[in-house]
Amino acid sequence: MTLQYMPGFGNDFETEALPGALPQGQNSPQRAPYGLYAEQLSGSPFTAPRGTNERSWLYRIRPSVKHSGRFAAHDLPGWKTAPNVGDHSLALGQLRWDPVPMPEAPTDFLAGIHTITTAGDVHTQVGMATHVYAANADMTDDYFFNADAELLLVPQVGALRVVTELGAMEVAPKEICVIPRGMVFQVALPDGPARGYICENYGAKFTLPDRGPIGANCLANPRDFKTPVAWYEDKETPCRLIVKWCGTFHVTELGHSPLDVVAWHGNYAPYKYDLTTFSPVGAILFDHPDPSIFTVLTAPSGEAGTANIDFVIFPERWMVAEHSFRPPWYHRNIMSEFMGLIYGRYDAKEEGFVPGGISLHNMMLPHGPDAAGFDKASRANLKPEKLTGTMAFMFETRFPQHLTRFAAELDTLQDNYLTCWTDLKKRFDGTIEGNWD
Ligand SMILES: O=C(O)Cc1cc(O)ccc1O
Ligand SMILES: [Fe+2]
Repeated sequence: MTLQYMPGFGNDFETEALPGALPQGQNSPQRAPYGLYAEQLSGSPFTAPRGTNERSWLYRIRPSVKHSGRFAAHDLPGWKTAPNVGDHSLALGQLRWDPVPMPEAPTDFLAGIHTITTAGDVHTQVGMATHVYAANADMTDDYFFNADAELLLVPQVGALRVVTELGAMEVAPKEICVIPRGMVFQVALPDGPARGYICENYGAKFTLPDRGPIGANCLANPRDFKTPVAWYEDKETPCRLIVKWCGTFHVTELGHSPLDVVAWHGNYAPYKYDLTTFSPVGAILFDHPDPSIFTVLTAPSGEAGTANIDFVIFPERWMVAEHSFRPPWYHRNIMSEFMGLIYGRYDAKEEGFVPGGISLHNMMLPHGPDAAGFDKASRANLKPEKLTGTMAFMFETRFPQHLTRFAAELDTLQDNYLTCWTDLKKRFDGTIEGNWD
């Protein structure tokens, strides 16, 4: 299998797995090379403005429409879709979980998906869902596409080989990938059992944030995004195509693999990104900036500056701020914050938030450093210090995140999470210094 990538974000790419397979000078020749069928995959309305107009032309062994009649109902019980409100009876609060356990029975990527939260409404293409996946088996004759959303995958344990209609990507922890809405793919596990997080984006696609006064460079640079070259399989054995459509699942039989695209061109394509290539920009004199400076990708909502989803990371970086409380400040937020930890320690919570874990600080619920973190940062000798060996991330949305029953009843829910703030002492004693005993 070819694992080769083309650099750039949102480029107009072209690639062929056989010489001369890609028509030149036109999209729909009377007969395409090699007897391939031409098919357009539209990721935006035809008439979207140039900057957001996305489509690719696929040259394939059989057109996608060649499947066996209507779809039949299919069940993926762990995967929930918004609106999914009132699914549980857990009291409102700040929440944190230890990692979900690895499955014991054979479980492929699709079966291994469990929804933690949903937000917005899939029927109006607004909002998102967060999921975890934990899998130990390859998808072999099953293929999948999601009509509801693009998928952002964040591996935490083990690599994923994501083979899409447009080509194959291998994505290991510290890397992410994005699979466009409607694109067929299959997932194998080249390193064995795998676990990670998913953000399912019902709304407008993820794009790079504007950098404003930062200028043309740093944060996530376009050249570090990688799109796979064309790859196809000419497999003529029974296969199944599973479809997610408005929160329901469907299946149809195929006598062949749907990953049969020999050549393609266009700008509607999957991509991967190595999070360690993110160039963080931060406070180099004092204070703690808003975490939006660490936005890798943003999915706009239509209202300027108010994202449907921001994907934010907390990578290795130098902490140099003078006379400042360096960790995240205490916070109440109109946006809702789902956080995961890929490896290492998060500076606001040195204990209790472990790799593979989750925290959820929902709309307007207060949160911030735990008591130990506050105490340490308030007394620290503020020399330059490097935060090493760490990568946390946040899926932040303008919409409240509704918990699933699965998440509310998960054994790894930490019942004592709120006690991490219990020991925050009253320091106010009427003196200007306060009481730091
Ligand atoms: O830990 C969090 O909750 C995320 C977060 C990080 C930060 O640097 C500032 C605010 C914030 O909510
Ligand atoms: Fe926050």
